[in-house]
Amino acid sequence: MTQKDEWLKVESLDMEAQGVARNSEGKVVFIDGALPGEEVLVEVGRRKNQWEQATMVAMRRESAQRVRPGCPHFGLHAGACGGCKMQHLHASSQVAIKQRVLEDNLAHLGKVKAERLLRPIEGPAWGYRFRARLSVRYVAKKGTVLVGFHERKSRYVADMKQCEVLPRHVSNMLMPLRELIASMQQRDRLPQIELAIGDGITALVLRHLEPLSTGDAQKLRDFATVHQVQWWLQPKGPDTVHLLDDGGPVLGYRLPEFGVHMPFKPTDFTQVNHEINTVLVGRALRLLQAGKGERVIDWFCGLGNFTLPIATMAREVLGVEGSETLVERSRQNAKHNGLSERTSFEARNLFEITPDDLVAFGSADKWLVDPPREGAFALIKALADLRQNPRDGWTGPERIVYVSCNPATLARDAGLLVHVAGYRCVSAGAVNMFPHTAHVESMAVFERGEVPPPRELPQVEVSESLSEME
Ligand SMILES: C[S@@+](CC[C@H](N)C(=O)[O-])C[C@H]1O[C@@H](n2cnc3c(N)ncnc32)[C@H](O)[C@@H]1O
Ligand code: SF4
Repeated sequence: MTQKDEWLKVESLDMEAQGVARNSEGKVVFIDGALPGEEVLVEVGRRKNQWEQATMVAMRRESAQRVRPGCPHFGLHAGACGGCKMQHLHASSQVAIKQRVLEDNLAHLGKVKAERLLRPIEGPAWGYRFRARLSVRYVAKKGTVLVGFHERKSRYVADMKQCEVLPRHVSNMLMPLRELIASMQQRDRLPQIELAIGDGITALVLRHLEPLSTGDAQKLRDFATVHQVQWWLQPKGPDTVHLLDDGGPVLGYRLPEFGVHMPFKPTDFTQVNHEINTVLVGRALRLLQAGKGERVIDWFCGLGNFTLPIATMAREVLGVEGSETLVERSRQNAKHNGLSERTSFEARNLFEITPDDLVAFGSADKWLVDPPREGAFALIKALADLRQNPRDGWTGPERIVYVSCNPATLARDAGLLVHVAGYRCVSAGAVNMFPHTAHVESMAVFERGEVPPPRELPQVEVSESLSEME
């Protein structure tokens, strides 16, 4: 390890919440735990041609935005929990930074500037995580069990006794869960507990590598009675998830603004932060402006989180999604809410969609697009192609609301929409779905405009851009 001491002024924060500074040679230095505006003495660890990785050893000027972390497991030290990266920064500054990351990505990767910035969507900074995947490890040497997130930059499970981003009742359950697993016969064959909270129900999915003994199953039941949880078991892949005991209340969440109730299975994709999701769906629908006579397509529709609210306003909505299981769930959910007549759903791999496929799906007045981290490149490329080479009877949507969990892929797709497909980026804004993490959720609105002269698709290597940021 090479070492070098130098006082540096931190200029910005990167996606991993590391302070970014330049040293006396003009090289970029990433500094763990340092905040913009701070002056810190660093010790250089990794040294590359373009950048250096350093740790902070002293500080002579502290940022006014620095706050005391709310969780004792947060930190830079070995063994600290890796679940949060920004607890040392005031929550409102975290949002401002995420908004800036969105704007920078749009500008640099997409060469796009939104005409208007949307006010960021914010919610409670603590107790917001309604879904979580907790690793379970039986530490034979110590005879103890750990249940929690991974340690920072490590595959070890953090010794978490509480967790401030989980709802209080789940945080309080962490130690009892450790005791429960430690008491079970199969304790070294239980690698994971997945948490999914619905309205009034806390579901826990126990992954077990061997069949559970009668005694172990009874221990789960006793725990459920005391802690008011619903146990699900997962013996193999996600399709094998089932209730420990049939009956009991149905896991689901409500979107009261639209009078919609969404039952789900604990391993289905659902948004992590229910409060933000409620606001997000409301805002997306207001921005979409779906009219009574309109047809809408909801791409990457999941279990119908946007599709069903849209169906309460539009003439017709088509939801398209890659997972057959989720397509089936969204059909059931449409039926459950009396919206079957206005909705239809189709399973399709949208990473392979072509212009012909798009024509076959038919024209729609509006699109909602909510892809995974990889973005919606094939879909937007097919749209751009059809805008450049029009087909009789098919028109692109007049308005697109794009909800994104990765600003780099949003920016790449926005570049295509604006510079090739002839859309205007009328607004964009960050959504703080995951406070204290570096995760940037956002939304952007596009309106159909003039098709620009034919041109090559811009070559944006998002994988590289992603790795730069990660
Ligand atoms: C960010 S989630 C959005 C789900 C839904 N809109 C919601 O709000 O709950 C992205 C969705 O894309 C789906 N997906 C992932 N890869 C896909 C693909 N290649 N083709 C189609 N859908 C895919 C996932 O199953 C997931 O439901
Ligand atoms: S994920 Fe939970 S335990 Fe880990 S640092 Fe964040 S609040 Fe603390």
